[in-house]
Amino acid sequence: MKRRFEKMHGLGNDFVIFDARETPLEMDGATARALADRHTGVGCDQLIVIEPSQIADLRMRIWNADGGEVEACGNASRCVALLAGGHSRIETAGGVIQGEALDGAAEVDMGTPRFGWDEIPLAYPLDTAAMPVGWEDLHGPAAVNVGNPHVVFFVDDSGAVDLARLGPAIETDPLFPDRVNVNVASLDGGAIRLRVWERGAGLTQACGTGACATAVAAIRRKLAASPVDIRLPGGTLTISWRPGESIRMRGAATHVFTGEVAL
Ligand SMILES: N[C@@H](CCC[C@H](N)C(=O)O)C(=O)O
Repeated sequence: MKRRFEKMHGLGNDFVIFDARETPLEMDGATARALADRHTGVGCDQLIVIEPSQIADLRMRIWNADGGEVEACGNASRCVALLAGGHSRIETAGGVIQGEALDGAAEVDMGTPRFGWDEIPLAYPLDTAAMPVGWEDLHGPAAVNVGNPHVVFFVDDSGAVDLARLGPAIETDPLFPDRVNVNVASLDGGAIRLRVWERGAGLTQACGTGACATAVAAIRRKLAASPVDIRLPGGTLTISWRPGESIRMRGAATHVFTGEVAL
């Protein structure tokens, strides 16, 4: 059977999005991985299925390019909010988030960050504001769960870090039982430059939850003030957060084309 999909991206972090609200779609890891393949499939960083929800306006399910189903995706949330239009409540495995469609962009309330070592999760108790661990020149990271797990390193020059080599080693370190998204961030005036090695997807042009986690970690350490611009290779996201409150993320969401694939 042929299924229609929307190809969208948020700052170059790209998605194949199926709307299964009216016609159910059985998705599994192997199918998601095959569709995400850039040589033999449609090609994307994450595959998204929109389903009906009992507790929100719609439910968003997310698979990484490696076929693993995950809890949150900031850039895809903006794309789904744009598709939904107006204000929408979006159920994810990481919690219910709220989107507002704008002109070629969206603002999403991503919920409150979690800092408990067992909420990241880590394998054993550590101070998640500055963990006494390191990998070569990367050390003292913060850990934040923004629906999904992130570790954030503040470095002098994020562009100089060999993230393609260090990212996979940190992602799969036994300290992170659910694996982890790896962020390297540099202060840039009042803004932050960020590169991300995504769990299950590798280096991407942008990571929305990475931007949220990095902004929260920087504000917690008093390295930045809210709102803060996070400059990623694919463009800039503006993140607002105050301790005890939820994270708001604003940025572009772009429709590329509508396609069809046999499933
Ligand atoms: N690209 C995303 C994050 C997608 C999920 C992530 N790789 C994970 O495994 O948690 C974003 O924009 O947040």
